[in-house]
Amino acid sequence: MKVDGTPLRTIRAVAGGEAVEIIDQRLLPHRLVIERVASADEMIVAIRDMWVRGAPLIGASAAYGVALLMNADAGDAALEAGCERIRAARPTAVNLAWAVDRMLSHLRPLPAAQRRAAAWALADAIAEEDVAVNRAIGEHGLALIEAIAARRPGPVKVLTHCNAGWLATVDWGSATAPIYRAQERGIELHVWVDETRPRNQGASLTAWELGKAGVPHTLVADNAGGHLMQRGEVDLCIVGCDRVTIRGDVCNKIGTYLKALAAHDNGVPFYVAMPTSTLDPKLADGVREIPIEERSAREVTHIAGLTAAGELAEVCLVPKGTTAANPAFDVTPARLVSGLVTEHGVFPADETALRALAARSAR
Ligand SMILES: CSC[C@H]1O[C@H](OP(=O)(O)O)[C@H](O)[C@@H]1O
Repeated sequence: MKVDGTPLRTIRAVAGGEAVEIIDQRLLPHRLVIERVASADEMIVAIRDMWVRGAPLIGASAAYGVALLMNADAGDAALEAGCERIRAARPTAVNLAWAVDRMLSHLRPLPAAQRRAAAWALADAIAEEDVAVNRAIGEHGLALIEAIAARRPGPVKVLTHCNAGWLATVDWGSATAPIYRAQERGIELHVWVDETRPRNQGASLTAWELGKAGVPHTLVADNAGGHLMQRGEVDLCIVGCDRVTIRGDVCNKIGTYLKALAAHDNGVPFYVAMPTSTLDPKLADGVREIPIEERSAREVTHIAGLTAAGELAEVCLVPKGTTAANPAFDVTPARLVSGLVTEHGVFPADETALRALAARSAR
């Protein structure tokens, strides 16, 4: 995406495969800081501490993490142990394991001397694939927005949760790709941006993205979505995902399930933008089987922002002694999902369709 006229991506290889540059998303929207990551251990920290975040971007970051591993030691033991450390960085987004497994399958059969070049080439390919996949998701999701625009004048009112934008991928985004394509087509839009407590990916990242792209948007508290849907202020919900089971249960940022319930209750279409790399055919019952990351209580009890003097600061929201639970994701059952917008088209959230999609992707 272009930001103030400059093409930007969330991650890119530099210095002939000596390092990777990432946007440190913890500082957005106040600071746009590009960090250089020069080792697998640094990439593990970047994923775990959410310098980079978003399922597809976590996958690409993991792939580059394996490439950085090969820079240091391309032997079998280092490859296996290092990949397991990368895989353990965050548990929920299946893209992380998908990327590590893909790198392992490619590198294991190779002689150690060939692994470094092969790892960087495959990591680059995974990153480029993500961009192409998101462009295709944009095209298929555009049709949903066009159909709404054709029904009546005025802006198409879209609600999104968390950040499934270009900052959550290598470029374009998944849930925001249809929004950006609709804007390019001149379709009038208005996006309700869920703040998305506790890490505020909506307030800090989606709002920044849409503002830089000139997409009209309004930030809302997470608890306002149901009210807006009851008042007819939402034509379409579109969110991202971190893992989708073969039955179509969708794991996404905490709070997504509540939006899906409100959408279902108000007859609002609820779509999930799903790169097929986020489909996990090994799992069926999402509520029981998907590992839900539990992050630190501090993310709930404290909030970071900019002071009036322009300094980054963190403040405490709770009385001394109050702690917090912080499940980072929840699972929306397939019955609440109107459809899955993939790079191959829009699919129903059901096992028959998803088995066909999984088979197609396996080829
Ligand atoms: C395009 S999928 C983005 C997905 O990832 C986010 O989680 P996190 O910010 O914790 O990595 C959120 O679930 C988004 O929907």
